[in-house]
Amino acid sequence: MSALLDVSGVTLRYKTPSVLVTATDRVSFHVNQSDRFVLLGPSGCGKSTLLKAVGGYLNPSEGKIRIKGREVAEPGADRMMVFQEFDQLLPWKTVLENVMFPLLVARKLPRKEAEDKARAYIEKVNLTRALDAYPHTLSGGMKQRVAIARGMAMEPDILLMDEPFAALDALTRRTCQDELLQLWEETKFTVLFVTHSIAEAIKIGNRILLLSPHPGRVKAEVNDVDRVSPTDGSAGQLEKHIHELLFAEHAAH
Ligand SMILES: Nc1ncnc2c1ncn2[C@@H]1O[C@H](COP(=O)(O)OP(=O)(O)OP(=O)(O)O)[C@@H](O)[C@H]1O
Repeated sequence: MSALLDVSGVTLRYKTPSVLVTATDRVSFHVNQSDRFVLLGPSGCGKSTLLKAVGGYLNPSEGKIRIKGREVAEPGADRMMVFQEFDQLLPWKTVLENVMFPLLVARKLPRKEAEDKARAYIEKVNLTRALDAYPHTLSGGMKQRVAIARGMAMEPDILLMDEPFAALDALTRRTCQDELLQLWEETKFTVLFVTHSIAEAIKIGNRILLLSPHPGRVKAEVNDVDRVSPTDGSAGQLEKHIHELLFAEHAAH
């Protein structure tokens, strides 16, 4: 089976007027259909940069990124992004209009079809009661759920999520994580999820890629995350193991 997303030897650099910043160095991984694939690493290791490159917003200086065998060259409706920031919704549009917007503009669906699809995904994130609300009247968690509904309604090949729950309080964060997993049970979408929290990576992912600090290089890949259980202590053991893998070099000094 060929991978849905194939990231092969990808080096990503930013050119600023004074310096050339290498964000990731020859990173390789692949994501299969229905994977919940997590990029995990400390701040500054290039997770967001990798996600942006998969999104088509940044071209690799080295290596290739392919979706279903096609090289990624620009942004496309086959890859939808959900960001950490709460201000990613259009403030002058209601919840329903926000979710409909890319369906009308990018997918060019007829209005009725776009509305039906938007309503169905808003229902999936339990926000039907807020259909006609404007973003400024919603809590942070509700805004993130709208952004998730908007991304999922496009039915992309892969949903790209950049720390979508990082700015939420702990309780809301847990609820949003549970909802995302519930949604995944229903639709088995493919997601590439960025986080710097080991616990969140274990909760969300079935596979986790561990990245070293700046510049980001692959440290290890953990592929059997689904086998751990939060109740028998195995999740705690995996968390400890991942912590050791991530910080092995620091411990040696
Ligand atoms: N627009 C930019 N111009 C120059 N350097 C940048 C730019 N964006 C990011 N960088 C640098 O690239 C490196 C990787 O940044 P990136 O945001 O991808 O890391 P990250 O792992 O997502 O971190 P965090 O968890 O803090 O968001 C960092 O050293 C950062 O300073």
